[in-house]
Amino acid sequence: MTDFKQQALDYHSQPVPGKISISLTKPAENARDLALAYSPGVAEPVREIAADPDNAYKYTAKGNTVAVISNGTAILGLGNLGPLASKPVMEGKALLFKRFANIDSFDIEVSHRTTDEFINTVAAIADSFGGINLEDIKAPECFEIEQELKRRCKVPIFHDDQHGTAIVTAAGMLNALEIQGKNLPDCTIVCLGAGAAAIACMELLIKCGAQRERIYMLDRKGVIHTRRDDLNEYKELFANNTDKRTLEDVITGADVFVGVSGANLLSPEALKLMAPNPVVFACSNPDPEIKPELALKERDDLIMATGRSDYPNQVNNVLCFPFIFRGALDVRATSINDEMKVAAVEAIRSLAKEPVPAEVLKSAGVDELEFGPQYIIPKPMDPRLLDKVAKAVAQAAVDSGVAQIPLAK
Ligand SMILES: NC(=O)C1=CN([C@@H]2O[C@H](COP(=O)(O)OP(=O)(O)OC[C@H]3O[C@@H](n4cnc5c(N)ncnc54)[C@H](OP(=O)(O)O)[C@@H]3O)[C@@H](O)[C@H]2O)C=CC1
Ligand SMILES: CC(=O)C(=O)O
Ligand SMILES: [Mg+2]
Repeated sequence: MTDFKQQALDYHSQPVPGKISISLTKPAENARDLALAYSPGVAEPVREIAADPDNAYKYTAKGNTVAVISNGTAILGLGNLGPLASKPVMEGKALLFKRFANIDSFDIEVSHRTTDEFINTVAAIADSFGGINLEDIKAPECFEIEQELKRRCKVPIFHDDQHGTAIVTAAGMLNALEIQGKNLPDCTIVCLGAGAAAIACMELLIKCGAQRERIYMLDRKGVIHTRRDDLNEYKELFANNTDKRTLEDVITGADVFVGVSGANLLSPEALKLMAPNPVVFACSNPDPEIKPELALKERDDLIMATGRSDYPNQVNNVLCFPFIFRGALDVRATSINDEMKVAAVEAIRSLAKEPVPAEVLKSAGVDELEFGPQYIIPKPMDPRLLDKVAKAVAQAAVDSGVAQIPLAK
């Protein structure tokens, strides 16, 4: 076993199994405390909530709690390994919610037979939480699940692999292209992968100015084009009227590669075919579509990002989901809409252009970070993300009419 593998297993098993636990916010030391916390005192908030459901925000932890819910059908890039195997990732998301945004979360792994069964399960429990973060649910089911839950639930429903990934990808991409001297509308984009992350990333890049006809999306069968008859309705939106069929065909002369597919799928030979000054986001986890050391050996005019914490330029939804939920919860938003997503893109993007505090340099283990090819996007440990992104998102919720309470001054 490698050192790192053993360290990762030890981290998860020692000194207690797992990464999260529950702590109490009220005293529970004596009979009087218990009389308040439990019977008979607990009856009072029960009556208040029965009279007005909004009182749940006043008397319970609902307003600062997010459920992280998965069925384990697309665990990172590891595939469909089932609900229980997804639990370390879901506990990981809960750890990140708490560490970066002081949001409490429960991880819930759901076994189900049909998509409807999953939807019914989540819809039935949604009101216990301030929001629902759907995670690692494969396409195309994830699209129907999110859409139907948004229709049925009163709290924000957010599929992180779609929108968290898209927001961070857009923020990083706009900055990387600025450094490379390119404009998004003029770029030819290759997207390897046609699932949850891919469809959402490309839709958001289009909202930011990319041209749909300049996007070439690929799945396991190659380029998604108009003469294919095996496309689901989501892939069909990206069917390109082209004779190009392979990754090599479409990557020739391309400005941008976004990988949200699987490990080691972009060869150095294919990378060589890209236009001068390309941008490569190899975002598959844990192993990217191409390793940065391999890519940077092939070309030195490249801006490269991965989803990992151990290389520069981490394009990963961790930069978004804690902060977008913080903003949504702070104004009790009923949904997370496009206005809030765009506000998050701008806030994340602009922070990368500001001087980096010493504490961030220290936690990143580097002496210097300055906006440029090696630093296109903030580090997740940057404490300014919380204030900046959450505030921008909350303000956008207020301005777009989905906030239920005003933004605290
Ligand atoms: N950095 C980040 O923040 C994030 C990274 N990701 C990464 O993106 C990847 C996909 O996740 P997600 O969208 O949730 O999963 P989905 O299961 O929804 O989609 C996976 C997609 O990848 C495609 N794919 C898989 N293998 C290949 C291959 N050999 N060649 C071409 N396409 C392939 C699939 O093709 P087909 O449709 O033919 O099956 C499918 O379209 C994962 O590796 C994940 O770690 C995801 C979210 C966030
Ligand atoms: C980062 C993440 O959510 C994923 O790879 O699935
Ligand atoms: Mg995920």
